[in-house]
Amino acid sequence: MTETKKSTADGQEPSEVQAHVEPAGTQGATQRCGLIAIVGKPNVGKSTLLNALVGQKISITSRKAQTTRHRITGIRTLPTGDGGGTQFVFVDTPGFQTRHSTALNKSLNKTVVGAIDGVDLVLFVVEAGSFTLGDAKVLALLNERTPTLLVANKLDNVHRRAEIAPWLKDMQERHAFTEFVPMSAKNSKDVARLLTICERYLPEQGWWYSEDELTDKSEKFLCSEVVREKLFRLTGDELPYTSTVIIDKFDEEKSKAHGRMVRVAATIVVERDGHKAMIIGEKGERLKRIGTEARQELEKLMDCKVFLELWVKVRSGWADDEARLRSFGYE
Ligand SMILES: Nc1nc2c(ncn2[C@@H]2O[C@H](COP(=O)(O)OP(=O)(O)OP(=O)(O)O)[C@@H](O)[C@H]2O)c(=O)[nH]1
Repeated sequence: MTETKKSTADGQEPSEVQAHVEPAGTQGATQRCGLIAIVGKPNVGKSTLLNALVGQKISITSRKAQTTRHRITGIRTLPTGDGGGTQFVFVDTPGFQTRHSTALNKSLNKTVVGAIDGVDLVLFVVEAGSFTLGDAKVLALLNERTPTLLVANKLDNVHRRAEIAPWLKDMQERHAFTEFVPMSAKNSKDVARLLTICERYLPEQGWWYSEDELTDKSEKFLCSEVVREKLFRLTGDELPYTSTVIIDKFDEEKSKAHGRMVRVAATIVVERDGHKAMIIGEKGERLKRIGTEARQELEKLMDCKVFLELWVKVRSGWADDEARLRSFGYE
């Protein structure tokens, strides 16, 4: 194993820590709350949709397929003002990989099945007008008990709308979809309409989270997601999906000067020396940029000062090694 260290910690003014306030007790007003799984093959726009539904970026998005490896929840609460309203708890799923069968992909597929189990509603996302083997493999995982909406995303890419009707008929023969929602995840009116539809499927019960909570993922998890997003964005198409990010250290400190402060050390694991060189870039410029952009975003997300230290390590064949996968936190 070879390794390179680059420190990217630099100074920024801290901001105040925000306290979480639990919702006040509600009596009489109706609250709805439930779980919604977003499933679909890679690149159909699941992460884009989740972020639009939650109203703030939570899951990472990228032009590259399969950047979402973990089950991620986003929470959206729409209060009615009288203590009632609806809380949508979204479950995003990793891209369902059909092409390769490494240990990593098997682990991803297990996560998809797990994410669907026990939810109130499933959003099966496809590209409008299209149905491939990849879509079919995800559809095969769905059960007929759970209400399932057929979300035909990227409608803006369909120039001949007349083609949608025969496609829809074909889709209805494939699965007993509860409803059909043609839309674009990039169109806010479509997203609002989808929320209204989802609401009807959520049971009447008290909210699980306070109104201002957006995700139940730990800050440590967000750190690895943010670093990974910057890594993919700043390396373009050059970097294979098998690279990953491990958080080695996540220490919270309180200091008089900075208020709350978090020290993070993260390792980017790649398969080849060439990939390592690609990430580091000339004179370490690229790694420095990845670190700076990740730190800035984390400071916004966690609302505190962040020191981020990034390492790059080479471990060949990690995506095929189940024991190593477990040690990296994949089940
Ligand atoms: N034209 C158009 N593009 C979209 C729409 N929704 C998403 N996209 C694009 O499709 C690409 C993939 O979107 P993602 O949200 O990352 O897809 P995903 O399904 O989460 O992908 P994985 O993480 O690989 O599972 C991105 O380039 C998005 O900008 C849409 O409604 N219209």
